[in-house]
Amino acid sequence: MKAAIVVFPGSNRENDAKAALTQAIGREPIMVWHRDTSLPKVDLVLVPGGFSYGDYLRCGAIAANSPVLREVKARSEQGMAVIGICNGFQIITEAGLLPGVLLRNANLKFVCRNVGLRVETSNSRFTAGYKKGQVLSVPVAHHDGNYFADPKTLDELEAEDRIAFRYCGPEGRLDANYNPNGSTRHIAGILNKQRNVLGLMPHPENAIEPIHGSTDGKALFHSLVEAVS
Ligand SMILES: NC(=O)CC[C@H](N)C(=O)O
Repeated sequence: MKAAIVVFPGSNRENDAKAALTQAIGREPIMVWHRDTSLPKVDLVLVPGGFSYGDYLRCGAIAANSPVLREVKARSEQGMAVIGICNGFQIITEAGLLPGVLLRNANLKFVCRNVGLRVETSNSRFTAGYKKGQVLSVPVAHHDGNYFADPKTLDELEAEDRIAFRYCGPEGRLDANYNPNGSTRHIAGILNKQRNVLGLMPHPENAIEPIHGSTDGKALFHSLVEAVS
């Protein structure tokens, strides 16, 4: 399996993502600069977290219009896997690969801590390594993670089993006290219709090694490798 990571001015999790992918795949991903107009032939593109273009205008809005994103979008339409993490989720949503929008956190504060995450579907190449209903501990670090979409879109996401992860409390309970940013219906990550694009606010690449305090993110990267090889 071959992977690429897109790097923007202001990205800051690209090396964590690189470490996670290298560990899972057994070879290093190709780092692609935002100005590049062509993408190498890869099976997966990861759009990492950070503060692309300083979060000016709106998180992810400028990066979504970068030359390389046009290419990522075109390839995703042909079936290539794309994962956007945190700022990457904001970027691919702004670019129209996923529905909805990430708004300012409901309490207007930057939130940086581990959260409970409930796996809502194992029917995707990203989540096949988890059991539906499994509860994970994965960190979040953002100020614009409040997922919002109109009720019709939300109903469609639910009906098509496209909600990948929800924020949850102990035993997978859905509770406003455990929703770190006010996301509608506790949504933490979603899939596109074709199920080859995943966007999520939490950082699975920062829950890989025991020293991270959780290794619950590891299965996501390993699921991807198994789906492709
Ligand atoms: N860690 C991140 O990717 C942060 C994303 C974005 N800059 C935010 O704060 O919402």
